[in-house]
Amino acid sequence: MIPQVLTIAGSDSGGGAGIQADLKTFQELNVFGTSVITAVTAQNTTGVQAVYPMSASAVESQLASIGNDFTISAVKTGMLFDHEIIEVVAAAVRKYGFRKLVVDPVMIAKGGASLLQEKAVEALVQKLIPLAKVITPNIPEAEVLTGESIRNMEDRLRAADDLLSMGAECVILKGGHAEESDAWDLVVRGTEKYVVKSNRLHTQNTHGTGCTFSAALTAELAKGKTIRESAYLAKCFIYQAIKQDLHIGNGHGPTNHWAYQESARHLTGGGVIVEPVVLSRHS
Ligand SMILES: Nc1ncnc2c1ncn2[C@@H]1O[C@H](COP(=O)(O)OP(=O)(O)O)[C@@H](O)[C@H]1O
Ligand SMILES: Cc1ncc(COP(=O)(O)OP(=O)(O)O)c(N)n1
Repeated sequence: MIPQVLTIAGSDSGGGAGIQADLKTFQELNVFGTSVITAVTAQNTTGVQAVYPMSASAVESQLASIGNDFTISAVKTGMLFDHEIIEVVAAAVRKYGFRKLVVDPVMIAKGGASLLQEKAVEALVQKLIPLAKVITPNIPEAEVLTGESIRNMEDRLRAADDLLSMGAECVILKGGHAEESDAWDLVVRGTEKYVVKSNRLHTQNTHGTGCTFSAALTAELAKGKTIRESAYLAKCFIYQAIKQDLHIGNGHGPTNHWAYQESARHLTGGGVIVEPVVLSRHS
């Protein structure tokens, strides 16, 4: 049976991030995508012009439609906007027995627009993160969640341990916002620690990288891959999506969701490697 997956996220009218990025990624990775919309954003490559959150009951009723019918193999969350939506989502994860939950703690869009109310961070930490198989913060999100600034590899390792203590099985601390010449993501699961890395690509067309990465991770987990395999494949997917950029719009353009199918699939990783954490190399 084809794996069925669910994204619980906001709509990006520009098609590069949110629900649209997730469904495109699911399609490319051969899983059947369903969606629960938490907010509608008026958004394009130059930024977010407006945010229209859904009511918690509208989210609850979409979750019931999915939970009562589909056999969901993995779920991801993106933009959740407020604490009421987070509470409804956490209750549904329990009620419908959604397994393999990937929490992408989306907070702020690249242009600076807030996609999560400040007072909802507590609900994310208390209610949703403890249910997660994997959480995928970027560096600024990890700083908000832990209350610590992150400047080097030691900070990242400490932040990942703090995040793990919130109850998720695994943390993937993404490195897109760092300044190293490589773009690498730190994966920590219990005592297992490694980095998944590629060279850093120089392009402004990186809108929706986090959504696309976490959707690819969710798709691979749904197919029964391990976290390590899924992190590697998701990184291969996003690497090609950034590398073969599309030049759409006038600002930060979307990534190319076709790219991986078109070429990288036939390469071994296309330049992505997994290696152990070595402080002197990654500090
Ligand atoms: N310029 C880049 N070159 C290569 N990979 C990148 C680049 N920017 C981001 N990535 C990768 O894209 C994924 C999303 O990372 P990040 O940009 O940190 O997330 P977010 O979109 O949530 O801010 C990660 O796997 C990261 O390593
Ligand atoms: C509706 C919606 N959800 C999430 C985001 C943020 O997506 P992300 O992948 O973190 O990409 P950037 O916004 O950083 O480009 C969004 N913008 N809209």
